[in-house]
Amino acid sequence: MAGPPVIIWESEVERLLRYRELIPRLEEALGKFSRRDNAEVIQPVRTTVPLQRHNGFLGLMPTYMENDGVLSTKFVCFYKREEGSALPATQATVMLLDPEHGNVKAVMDGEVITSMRTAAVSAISAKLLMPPRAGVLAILGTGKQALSHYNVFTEMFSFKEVRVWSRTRERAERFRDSVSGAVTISCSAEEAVRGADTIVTVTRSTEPLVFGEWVKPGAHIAAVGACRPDWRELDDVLMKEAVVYVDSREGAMTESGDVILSGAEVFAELGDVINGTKPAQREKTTVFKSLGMGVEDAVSAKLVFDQWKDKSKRMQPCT
Ligand SMILES: NC(=O)C1=CN([C@@H]2O[C@H](COP(=O)(O)OP(=O)(O)OC[C@H]3O[C@@H](n4cnc5c(N)ncnc54)[C@H](O)[C@@H]3O)[C@@H](O)[C@H]2O)C=CC1
Ligand SMILES: O=C(O)C1=NCCCC1
Repeated sequence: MAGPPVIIWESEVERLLRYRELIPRLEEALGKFSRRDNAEVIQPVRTTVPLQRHNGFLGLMPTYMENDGVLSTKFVCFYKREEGSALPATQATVMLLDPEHGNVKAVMDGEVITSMRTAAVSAISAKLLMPPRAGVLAILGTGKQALSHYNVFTEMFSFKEVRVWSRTRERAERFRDSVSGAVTISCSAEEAVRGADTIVTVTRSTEPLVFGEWVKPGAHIAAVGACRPDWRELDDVLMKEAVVYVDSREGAMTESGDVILSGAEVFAELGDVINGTKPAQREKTTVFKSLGMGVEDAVSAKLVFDQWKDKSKRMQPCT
């Protein structure tokens, strides 16, 4: 008889999850997902339930990795939120189950997992697709995802300049003061984007805020916001001129306003590039349209749980 699930909350997840261990596991998982082998990964497109009264959505993200023995689901609520609202844009919880017995082994905070795995996957896209010797990184948005993206991009790459833009200078200054490295505050999205080699969009915008005419040829854009079929961060010109990569084709065709409304062709999944079945067209302008996948949460949750078990074992008194 299985015992009750363990609860692993935010500060503990934060202590246990490290990019250096997470990134190789995510690369492997993206590759497995793109092989579409049901013995490796079963991950349906997220089911989304509208929360009309609260201007939000509940996303359900079940995933089964048979060969790895990992069964999980994330519940993530995400909201449009009014300007200046103090309420969070997303709230997530991950459950890890025993695939043989069906019991819940662990209930985990999903906020840190969502922030870190999303930023890590964007960093993988940049590793594969950004131009060689990229010197300037621009981050549009200054929320949770902006911070995790800043952390992993500055840990993995050496940019000579990191620009940040927010709709208010106050928020951009708060962001700059919260990080340890140097940050240049841009006065407009255009000022941040022009001349940048790598651009990260992490906003709650529902309209395009990056325009193709501003983007340096050959730049790489990791577009993380706009996760609804009628929401945008990038304009049609950029979407059509760039080579477009996604995490999941089915997800992009169901959920991405930037892909669906622009009519842009999806060239490949990141996993195809990792598997060597599609090329990384670094010399061209590239967009990675991220929507987030259950398999990313599954490998993150397994890593947290394994580390938690190791730590608990080490702390047991000798008998
Ligand atoms: N692709 C993925 O896997 C994931 C995507 N997301 C999405 O990423 C985006 C950012 O998420 P968080 O950082 O958690 O949110 P957040 O609320 O912490 O930050 C959002 C940022 O967007 C800015 N913003 C809001 N409305 C804007 C507008 N109309 N134009 C320009 N900027 C605007 C805010 O000032 C803030 O800087 C959201 O759209 C969220 O749904 C979140 C988690 C995973
Ligand atoms: O994958 C996720 O987690 C999310 N994706 C899009 C919107 C919020 C959360």
